Amino acid sequence: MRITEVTLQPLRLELVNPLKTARGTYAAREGYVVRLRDEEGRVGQGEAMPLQEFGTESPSDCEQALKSIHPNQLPLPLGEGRGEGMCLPLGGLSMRTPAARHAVEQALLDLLAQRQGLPLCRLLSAEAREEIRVNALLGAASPEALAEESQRAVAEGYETLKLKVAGRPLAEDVARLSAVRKAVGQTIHLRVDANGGWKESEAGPALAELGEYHLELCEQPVAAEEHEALARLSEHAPCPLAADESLALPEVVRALLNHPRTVGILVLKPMVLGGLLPALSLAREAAKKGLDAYVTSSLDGVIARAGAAHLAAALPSGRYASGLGVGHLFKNEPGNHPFRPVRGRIELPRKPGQGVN
Ligand SMILES: O=C(O)CCC(=O)c1ccccc1C(=O)O
Ligand SMILES: [Mg+2]
Repeated sequence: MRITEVTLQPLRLELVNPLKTARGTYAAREGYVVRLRDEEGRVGQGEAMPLQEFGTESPSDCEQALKSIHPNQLPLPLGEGRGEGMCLPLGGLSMRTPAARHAVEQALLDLLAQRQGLPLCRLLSAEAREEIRVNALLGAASPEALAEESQRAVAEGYETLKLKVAGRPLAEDVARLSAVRKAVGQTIHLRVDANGGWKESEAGPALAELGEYHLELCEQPVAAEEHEALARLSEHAPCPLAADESLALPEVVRALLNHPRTVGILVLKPMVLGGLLPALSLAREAAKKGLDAYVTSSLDGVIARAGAAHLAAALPSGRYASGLGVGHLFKNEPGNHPFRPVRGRIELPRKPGQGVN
């Protein structure tokens, strides 16, 4: 395969309502769509949507990295084998610019899958699932509005709901979670995401109190680097803990894999991990150590979420729902595409490539 043309298109995603997390509030996202054309005229697409506070490069470093690539820097010694376990050499793009690397790798994988006549998920794994379950991300602030929002999600068919916690008094989070649990009943999975917003001394009591409402898991209760606190919290927590922001720190990833009871689950953000293949390799290594994993977007556009959905279908385990149901949060989300969840599920397109036009 030879790349004959690289094009970059700026992409700006405005949120309908700003999303509040313990790390900050997001009103819009900015990045690039990368398109690669091969010598036979096929086009592969990838997205770079940097989110620096979650461990990607800055928007300007991302832009600079993308503008530096050139078709003949993408030599693609890919053979025609499967994508399993491999890491694409991407010219000058390193893990120091993970979002830029993500975009180029994704576009190449899209092309490779098209050339092989396989859906991307089957290129990633021969055992890929045909559909994935996704969680609904609840954005409302007050208990009353949350109760309503969660009932709507459940009526739509979602079986897993995710709620941002921390960054506000614990009593408020207790009232919010209690309202959601009361509104949806006992069988729905409720996960919370603290985005590292608690100190260890706050996280213990918070998990104990919120655990009363039966949690599926808690993402990142304490700051990314605090893996020893995660290990101590896991001993007493009422639910599995999941590492999310921690995965942006390679030395913490090593610690989590070397001490597999630190957390039970890894939250894979391909944009932060530098691509779909690094994320898949991490999930496979984690699975060998008894750790589960699921995929979420970092509030990405539809192209990045498409790649992430194919990755989710290819993970060793499909036990946990993916965090890819965020399209409705954006004002300019394209209307009709296969990555919009229906009844809380995304069915992967069966056509070759990733299936985004
Ligand atoms: O998981 C989801 O449903 C949405 C993804 C999400 O919550 C998120 C979005 C942007 C940045 C960070 C995070 C996060 O999971 O912490
Ligand atoms: Mg998270």
